[in-house]
Amino acid sequence: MPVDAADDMKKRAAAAALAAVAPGMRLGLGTGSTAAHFVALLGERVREGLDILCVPTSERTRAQAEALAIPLATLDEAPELDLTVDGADEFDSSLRLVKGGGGALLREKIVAAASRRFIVVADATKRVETLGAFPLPVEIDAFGARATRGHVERAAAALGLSGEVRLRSRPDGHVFVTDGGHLVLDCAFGAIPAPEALADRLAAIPGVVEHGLFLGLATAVVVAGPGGVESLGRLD
Ligand SMILES: O=C(CO)[C@H](O)[C@H](O)COP(=O)(O)O
Repeated sequence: MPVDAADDMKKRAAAAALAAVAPGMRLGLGTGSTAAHFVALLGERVREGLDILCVPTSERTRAQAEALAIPLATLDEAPELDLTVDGADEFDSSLRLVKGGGGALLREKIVAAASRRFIVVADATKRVETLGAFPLPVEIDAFGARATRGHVERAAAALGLSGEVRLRSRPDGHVFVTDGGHLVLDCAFGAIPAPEALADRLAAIPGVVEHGLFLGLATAVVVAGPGGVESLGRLD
């Protein structure tokens, strides 16, 4: 799909999710190009007088929201959120997600877990039968990164998964560092038939800070495709 067409669908999904926002809400703001469309549209509503308080999931989103004069708080100031709207790298029919392509998975998961509702906005290319076509991001501590990578590979192998586990780097060649000061392993395991089992094994590895499997968190996915916008799950 051409980039412009995909971006237009991201924008349409973001616009549809705006219907779930009500005055007085405390909102989590996701990270990535789809979430950025939502933040831009939200900024227009705030300029028109919408009263909300938002918690960003990354420094990138914080900067965008600040530039739009969207009222912001930290998660410590607003520890219980009504709704979070965020993008995803993949989703399946059970609303299970792979996230972290933008490297914000840790804060995204913390904010999603603090939200009563979590709506994912996505274009139709993100829909998969089985998670894993997108390399799974795993955020790790820099200390002992090689040892942790070995544990990740063995945890995957125990479930019959293999594939390249690559330390993420920036376009300039320097190692990618998350907002929390950690590193990211991109794990090209291919299809992950048992995401819950992999999530349990990854979470048990010392040195793994968080992984990009978001299971049981999304309450709805708003997906825009060539035929229009549809919702999976409950928007209310
Ligand atoms: O998880 C994320 C960032 O950590 C993003 O939501 C995910 O990468 C999707 O990004 P985009 O909307 O740009 O396709």
